[in-house]
Amino acid sequence: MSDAYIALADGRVLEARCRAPGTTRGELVFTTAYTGYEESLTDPSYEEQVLTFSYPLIGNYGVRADRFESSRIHPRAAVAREFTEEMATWFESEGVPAIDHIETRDLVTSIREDGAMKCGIAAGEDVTPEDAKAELDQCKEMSDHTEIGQQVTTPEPTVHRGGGEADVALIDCGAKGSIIDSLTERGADVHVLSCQTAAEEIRELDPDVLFISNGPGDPANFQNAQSLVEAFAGEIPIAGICLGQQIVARAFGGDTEKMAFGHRGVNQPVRDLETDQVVMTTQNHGYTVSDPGDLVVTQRNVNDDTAEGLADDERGIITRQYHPEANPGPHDSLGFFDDVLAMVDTQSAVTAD
Ligand SMILES: NC(=O)CC[C@H](N)C(=O)O
Repeated sequence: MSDAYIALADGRVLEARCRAPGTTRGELVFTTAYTGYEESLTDPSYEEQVLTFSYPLIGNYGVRADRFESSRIHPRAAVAREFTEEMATWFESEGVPAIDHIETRDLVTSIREDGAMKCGIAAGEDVTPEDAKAELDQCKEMSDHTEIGQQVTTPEPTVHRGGGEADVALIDCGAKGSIIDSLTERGADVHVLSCQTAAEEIRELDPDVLFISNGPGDPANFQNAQSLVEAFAGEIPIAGICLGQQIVARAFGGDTEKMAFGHRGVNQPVRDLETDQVVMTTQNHGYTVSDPGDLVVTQRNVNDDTAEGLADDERGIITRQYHPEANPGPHDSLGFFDDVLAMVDTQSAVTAD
């Protein structure tokens, strides 16, 4: 008997070691990132998922709150080959089940071959394989989490001051804190608003940019955020990252689809179609833009040609599927935030003419 089990949608039930007790379920995904476990675990994009680390030892440089991307751990559980004691303490303090001493190479290979799959986890004293199977039976498809935005969005508007001229209305669909920081560090005042914010509230704010954040789940379940893009397109510059790119594409008549297992790691190569430059990027997504609608694809993934950047110069639209803010990962694309704020200057110049 073991003190932890994971039941997989392919019928297997694997034994593991309990590092933090609990029973739960979620879509099993993996990240190949070899650093940044605090950032990944606090990224709201992982809501309703179970995060497996392909890198074997997690926790080897400690846990520091100043690296957190939000106020809490978002995956419903975590899996690794080995979690350190400090990680076990962190998981237990947040009531997030964690298991290790499992063959994560095999688990990651299964996800790559069969796709991100549902799983159920049971960890702690007296748990049984049936407990894990019972959790699996209750696991929903990611697209069925229709209210997932409300689980992660800000309960109240907040303002993060950069001290400069530009006002950015950031629609919080599960925003990483480093996206906000990347804008305030460039002088912007960032107004973080609920993903359910009404267009009238934004019109009253009269922002210079509308920014749609990253976030969890199916972009089709963010209708209000999409309607905000439709309302302000052509009126003020619009930017988006990851889920934000997907929502913006849908607002411009495009479409999105679920990937087999997504891109999650810190070494995804992306080519700029104009300059032919390749940058290494941080990625964490399971859906992709299958049809860019009225937008132009400006960047593509070197591995699978998926759309990584969209734009419309005339209306001032710029989005990225990957995470230019890094945290974790390479800083090759931090210039994206300069490009976003440069749209303010361009738009002001156009308006002034
Ligand atoms: N990091 C994100 O914004 C993820 C976007 C979306 N939830 C996806 O899985 O594709």
